[in-house]
Amino acid sequence: MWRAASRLGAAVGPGRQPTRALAMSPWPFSATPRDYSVPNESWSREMRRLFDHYSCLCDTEEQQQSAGWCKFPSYNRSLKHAAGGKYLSKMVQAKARLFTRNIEEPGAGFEYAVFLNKQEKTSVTIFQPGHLLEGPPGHLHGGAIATIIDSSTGTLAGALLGPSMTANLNINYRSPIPLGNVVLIHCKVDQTEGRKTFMSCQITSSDGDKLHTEATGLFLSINLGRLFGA
Ligand SMILES: CCCCCCCC(=O)SCCNC(=O)CCNC(=O)[C@H](O)C(C)(C)COP(=O)(O)OP(=O)(O)OC[C@H]1O[C@@H](n2cnc3c(N)ncnc32)[C@H](O)[C@@H]1OP(=O)(O)O
Repeated sequence: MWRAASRLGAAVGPGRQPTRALAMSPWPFSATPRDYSVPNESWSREMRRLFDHYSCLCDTEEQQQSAGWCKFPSYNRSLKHAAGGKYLSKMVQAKARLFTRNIEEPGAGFEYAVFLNKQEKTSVTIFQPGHLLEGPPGHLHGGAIATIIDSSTGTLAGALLGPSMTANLNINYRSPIPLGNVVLIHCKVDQTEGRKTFMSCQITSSDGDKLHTEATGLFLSINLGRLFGA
């Protein structure tokens, strides 16, 4: 299934923006800030091709109905953009930023965009790892791989469940990921039991031919107030 999804369709032009980005955030904050998951000058041709491909699947209402894809926006901090509400007064650490969006230089860190298919309970992240994420020479750090897996599965969990946290993550590193190489992170929900959602995930090369990483994760839906000591 992963492979088929990555090979669908054709590119339609550089930097195409999906017209049907997900409108509703699972978090109780208004969000009109900069969306980091759009093409910038650091994106390779392959990254743009994949972005265009998945954006096309999000394009129209009809396609949404039949295919169910939408792009999930990505900000550098959810709380920063809170419009109000009971948690606003508890905002602390104003300088805090989302781990994956805190490197200013385009292309140096995590360049990625998450596309969700709510009907199928799946997601695909297109990911171009930058030079500041090095582990083994020329290759992606295992912790950075865990981070993008956690972010991808966490985004899918959040979109489906609302506020939730990673309780468990198991990762098998199968083959190293060269820095700069675009990879696909395919996530799916395997099972839901009450507050628990079990996910699995694979990282493959952009053509789907090479398996880099496999992971499973458990997410628990939470009462957001608990994070703030409520
Ligand atoms: C937009 C960007 C998206 C980024 C997403 C990133 C997501 C993250 O990284 S979150 C940060 C990392 N995660 C954390 O820090 C979580 C720390 N842990 C916790 O806060 C808590 O342990 C938490 C919330 C996971 C669970 O606590 P709590 O809600 O009290 O649940 P608890 O009552 O202990 O357990 C509920 C059920 O889950 C099971 N469970 C809990 N933890 C685990 C675990 N690690 N493994 C297996 N089962 C577990 C329990 O056994 C229990 O099962 P059952 O109901 O069958 O008896």
